[in-house]
Amino acid sequence: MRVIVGAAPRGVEGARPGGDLLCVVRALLKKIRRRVLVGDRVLVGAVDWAGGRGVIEGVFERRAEVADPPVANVDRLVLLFALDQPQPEPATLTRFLVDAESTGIPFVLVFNKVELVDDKTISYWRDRMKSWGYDPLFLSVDQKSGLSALEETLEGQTTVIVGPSGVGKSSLINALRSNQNISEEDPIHKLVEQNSKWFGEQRVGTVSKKSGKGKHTTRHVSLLPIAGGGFLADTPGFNQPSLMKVTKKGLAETFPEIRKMLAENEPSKCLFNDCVHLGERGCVVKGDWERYPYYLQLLDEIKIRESFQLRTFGTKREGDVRYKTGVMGVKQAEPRLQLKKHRRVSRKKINQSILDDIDDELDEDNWFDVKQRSRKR
Ligand SMILES: Nc1nc2c(ncn2[C@@H]2O[C@H](COP(=O)(O)OP(=O)(O)OP(=O)(O)O)[C@@H](O)[C@H]2O)c(=O)[nH]1
Ligand SMILES: [Zn+2]
Repeated sequence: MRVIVGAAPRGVEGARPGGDLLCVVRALLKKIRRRVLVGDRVLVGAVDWAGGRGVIEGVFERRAEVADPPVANVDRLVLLFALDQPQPEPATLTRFLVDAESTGIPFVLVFNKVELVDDKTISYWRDRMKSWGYDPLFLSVDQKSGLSALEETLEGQTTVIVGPSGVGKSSLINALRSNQNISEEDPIHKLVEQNSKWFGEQRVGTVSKKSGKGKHTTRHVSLLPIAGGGFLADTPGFNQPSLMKVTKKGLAETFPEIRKMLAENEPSKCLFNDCVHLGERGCVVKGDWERYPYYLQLLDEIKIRESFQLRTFGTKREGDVRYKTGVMGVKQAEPRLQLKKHRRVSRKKINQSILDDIDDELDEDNWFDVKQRSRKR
């Protein structure tokens, strides 16, 4: 993995912040299944500054993590849709919004291809999104209009772009990166730019075409430096929201409309504490809003999934590892030593074999990468 150097010892030849090191991951980390993701802040040891090599020895605590593409410490999601080709579908929009809300990562809703529609259509969607509780940006990647407002919101952040197929995610990534004018006051970015020819090698535009729908496919992700000192994942994210993080109870929280109704009715909340807001007597959530049918539909879907998980795995939660904080605040995962008796063996086996598969693929991948790169050197 390429590691950008944040802090380096003084007075050592070749050691400077902003440079990069080609690192392997310490075997122990793999053994305890502590995966290192792009975007992770890591502790590097055994550094050969002159040769630009090192070993990743620890991973600092993650703030947030996106599974598709696998990126750690994501500050913002861009939820990209198009006003035409393809037209926005309220049901799809809702799925993406719910999924984004459930990550807890702040996001900005963006509509692309504004030049394909008239002003009336733009204000129609602006008003409609407002009634859902959102304030979207409108732009055209093709015409290069409206990009600067988006760039401002992404400054200094690590961003992942998600959205359905064909809305212009790869085009937007290209526009944001080719548009970069790395600021003078940001030495790390300047150095990264100067040092790293590898930023030019990313296969933006081709990778997303392969993104597996439902199937696990390994993808390479890199973070590209963007204007204002942020980073952008070079691979667009999920184009089919899984809603895996949304629980029956948590679903209501992902709808701004419901949040508003609950807030306005404080302190007279729903009669029952665990109300899922089906409009029974004593529920403060009424049915007179546009997306209520979608809420009910998603609630059904999640109920079915939860009861399936309960039947298959015996639990809805993951918990095979615990974390302890070690050297320099590095959070270390270790397997729980005593597996609870009541846990079904089958579930553990299932998890293990999935992880093994992923690790095998990652290993092959990393190996290939290192070979490729060292050949180029
Ligand atoms: N008219 C118009 N077309 C655009 C605009 N931005 C992108 N496109 C076109 O939309 C099509 C899809 O763009 P991509 O960037 O591949 O979209 P994507 O979201 O990455 O699509 P997937 O790879 O399928 O997920 C391409 O033909 C682009 O040229 C725009 O602002 N206006
Ligand atoms: Zn209720």
